[in-house]
Amino acid sequence: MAAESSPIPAIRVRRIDPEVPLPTRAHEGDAGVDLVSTIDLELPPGRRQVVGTGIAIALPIGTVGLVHPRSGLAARAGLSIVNTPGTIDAGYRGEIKVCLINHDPDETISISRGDRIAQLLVQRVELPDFVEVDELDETSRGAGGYGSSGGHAILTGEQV
Ligand SMILES: O=c1ccn([C@H]2C[C@H](O)[C@@H](COP(=O)(O)OP(=O)(O)OP(=O)(O)O)O2)c(=O)[nH]1
Ligand SMILES: [Mg+2]
Repeated sequence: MAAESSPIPAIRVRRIDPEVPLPTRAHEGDAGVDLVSTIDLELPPGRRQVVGTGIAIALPIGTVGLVHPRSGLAARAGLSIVNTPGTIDAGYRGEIKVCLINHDPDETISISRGDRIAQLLVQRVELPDFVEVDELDETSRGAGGYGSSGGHAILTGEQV
């Protein structure tokens, strides 16, 4: 069995907005901690808005924060994040913000200050260097991509 890596130490959190709750897990073992909106907002269909969460964090080098949508709000209201998952770099000390988008074609989404709008995951990340070469090694996939292996649905009017 592979040796377990040591746990990531507690992440230092600074509350830019002193009223927001500290990020906590709803259930033991949950991957994400919920992030809240610091503002009331109305998001019409198809519109997006960058929203503050009221917290800044200090992630250890070798980790990354990933800001994911919440599935309940996605399914119920069509709320998502434009750049999902958002990337929080280890060196970033500003407020974590979320670029929300309303994917519902008809209904405006109302968000109140304090509503949980997204979730933050912290993961280890490799930080390799990049080196330029003239040729890459050959593989069976080669340059095939974007459906080259088949099995995707045919869209009406799709150009093949
Ligand atoms: O959902 C997000 C995504 C990013 N950020 C912050 C933290 C991150 O470290 C920084 C830069 O993010 P990213 O690299 O994705 O944006 P960029 O457009 O490449 O900006 P930059 O030139 O500052 O790297 O913005 C957020 O607060 N929320
Ligand atoms: Mg960047």
